[in-house]
Amino acid sequence: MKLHLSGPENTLLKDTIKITGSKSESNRSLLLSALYPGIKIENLSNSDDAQVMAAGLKQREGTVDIHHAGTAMRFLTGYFAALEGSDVLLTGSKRMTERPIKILVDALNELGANISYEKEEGYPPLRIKGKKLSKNRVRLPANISSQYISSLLLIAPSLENGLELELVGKITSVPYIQMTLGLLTELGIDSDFRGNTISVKPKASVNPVTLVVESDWSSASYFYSIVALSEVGTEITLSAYKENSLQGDSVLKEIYTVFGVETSFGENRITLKKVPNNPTSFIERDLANAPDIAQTIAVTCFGMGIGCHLTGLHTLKIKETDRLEALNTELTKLGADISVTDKTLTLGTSTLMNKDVAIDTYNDHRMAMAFAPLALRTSLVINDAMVVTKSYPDFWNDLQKLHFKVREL
Ligand SMILES: O=C(O)C1=C[C@@H](OP(=O)(O)O)[C@@H](O)[C@H](O)C1
Ligand SMILES: C=C(OP(=O)(O)O)C(=O)O
Repeated sequence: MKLHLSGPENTLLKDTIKITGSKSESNRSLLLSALYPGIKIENLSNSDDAQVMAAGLKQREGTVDIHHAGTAMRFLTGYFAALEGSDVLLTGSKRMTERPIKILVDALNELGANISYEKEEGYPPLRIKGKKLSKNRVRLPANISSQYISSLLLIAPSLENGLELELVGKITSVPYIQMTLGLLTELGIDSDFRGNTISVKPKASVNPVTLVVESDWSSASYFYSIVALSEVGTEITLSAYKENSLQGDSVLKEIYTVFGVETSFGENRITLKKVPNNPTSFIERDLANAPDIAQTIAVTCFGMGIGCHLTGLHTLKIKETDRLEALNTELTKLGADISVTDKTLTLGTSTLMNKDVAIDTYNDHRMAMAFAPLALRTSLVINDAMVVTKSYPDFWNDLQKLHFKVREL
């Protein structure tokens, strides 16, 4: 589906939006609730990724298809590897068969798992025959994806002797590892993360508990961008958020101050307000800890005519698409002066913006959502707009609540 977008008549916005639960917290909570009966989950994400995760956890044999969901692919690999008696073919979309998984498979096989490649070595689909994992220590590279580490940590407490991981290289996307450990703590599971070693103690059962998933901060980023591009005085309230988040993308509240967006916390909610501030012409930021908001920030900068140099983007090439190339192509179409390497993005200061450009989304929800706020500056078309369902199925409805004009072509 193709959507034509233009901004509201009145750009002084005042609205409240309820955003679905974090897909990262949801997919961890779902896996933990499969390992430990008695766990309840509130505010579960309604995203495609959480749905394929929940469905996958119900299977023990046959083909498990997780479509585009990286977390489901990586977390279910660990889950099935340790699920005695299971025999599955774990696969996903065409793009998923291009996203590397060797580091995780090697680590699990080293621990005693039986995982083999159905097609190309190092990539899904995987044939997994679940068995008891016999070892409890393994080393693995930590600079490609933290999801491999979270996958191991999630099954760690269910292993007889727990698990000790030695992480090699510069650890990337660290807050996602801390999120995993934070959820284990909520279940009363002991862990320790010091230097490049993480250990998790075994736990046979947990007390009944309700895991309350906070709403998704990566999804909130698009509203940060909207507020940044709106008139001073605009106020958007989002729920359900808390001050002590497990999500690293909550760093948005600091990052967006430079764009004149002030965040205040109320009960279970945040209010984003556009305030007068000293205009900036250039920002620099390392996003190795918050890769999922790189697209939002790059597009906000372009929309505001602010130059930027974003670093720490080495993981972007293996996400839903090569996000650096996708940003380069689409921002160039809009008139940006942009250059990318395999880990950085640089945008020149320019206020020129082409009109009615059709943005390609490359099966990447974040391409659609990151570009949408530009409707406050120019009218544009979003191709294959329903990609948003991967993390945020209500996104276009919520934009309409803010009086954006969203027209199907
Ligand atoms: O663990 C998680 O929930 C995630 C970790 C990150 O991936 P990488 O560790 O591969 O950067 C992030 O990009 C992804 O959207 C979700
Ligand atoms: C990278 C992402 O997801 P995943 O790796 O789980 O597919 C994302 O949502 O931006």
